Amino acid sequence: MVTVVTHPLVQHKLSLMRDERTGVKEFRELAAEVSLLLAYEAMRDLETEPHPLNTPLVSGDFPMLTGKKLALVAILRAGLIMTDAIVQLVPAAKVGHIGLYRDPQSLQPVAYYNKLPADIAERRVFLTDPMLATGGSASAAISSLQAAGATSIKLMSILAAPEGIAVIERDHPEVEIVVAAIDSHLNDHGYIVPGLGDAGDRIYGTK
Ligand SMILES: O=P(O)(O)OC[C@H]1O[C@H](OP(=O)(O)OP(=O)(O)O)[C@H](O)[C@@H]1O
Ligand SMILES: O=c1cc[nH]c(=O)[nH]1
Ligand SMILES: [Mg+2]
Repeated sequence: MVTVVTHPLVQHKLSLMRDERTGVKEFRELAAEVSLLLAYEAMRDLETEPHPLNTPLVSGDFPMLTGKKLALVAILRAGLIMTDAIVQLVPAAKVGHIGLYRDPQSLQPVAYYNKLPADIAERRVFLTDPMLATGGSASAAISSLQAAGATSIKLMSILAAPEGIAVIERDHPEVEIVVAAIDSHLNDHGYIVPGLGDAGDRIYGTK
């Protein structure tokens, strides 16, 4: 299942991210803002339970989060900008990191780091990577989350290519995907078109 967050605020901020004139500082700020808005949608189905408390005026039962605890997991590097933003909304969430880079020739993901909360199997996992291109990185990250015992996983990306969505639907049909937009296609180098370029380089200023 794929949710595209078509809210005008998200679309406006995404267009600013696409603009090649947008510099590192503004790109980072926009990526964080879009991540918060995606999280608002991705976390729409969190469970709540009435909780007794006293307001200054009356006693009553009021909704508070319940159910499984949360884990945010970033695919390094670029996913960090998303978890760093989203953890502000859910400060009790644990945060995991999966280090993957995409080999520029083969476009296959290469794993270099993995550190997940020990109780990941008991948590709802929100996996973040701004770019879902061929889908190889996200699919590999989902497989390593599942190998660690995670059963409830949502993938959050800012931008996706149809090819990447198809790979996740094929490899991990149980994983819901939340994105701000699905672009036209991948170019010969595996970049999303029209896209926004290399997300990691634009966030960290490495090009
Ligand atoms: O869907 P895929 O084809 O696997 O491509 C997407 C991956 O490519 C980018 O990472 P990159 O390899 O550039 O690493 P970085 O985040 O460290 O820059 C991006 O952040 C994704 O992780
Ligand atoms: O368009 C793309 C594809 C993969 N990784 C990126 O950062 N951008
Ligand atoms: Mg990169």
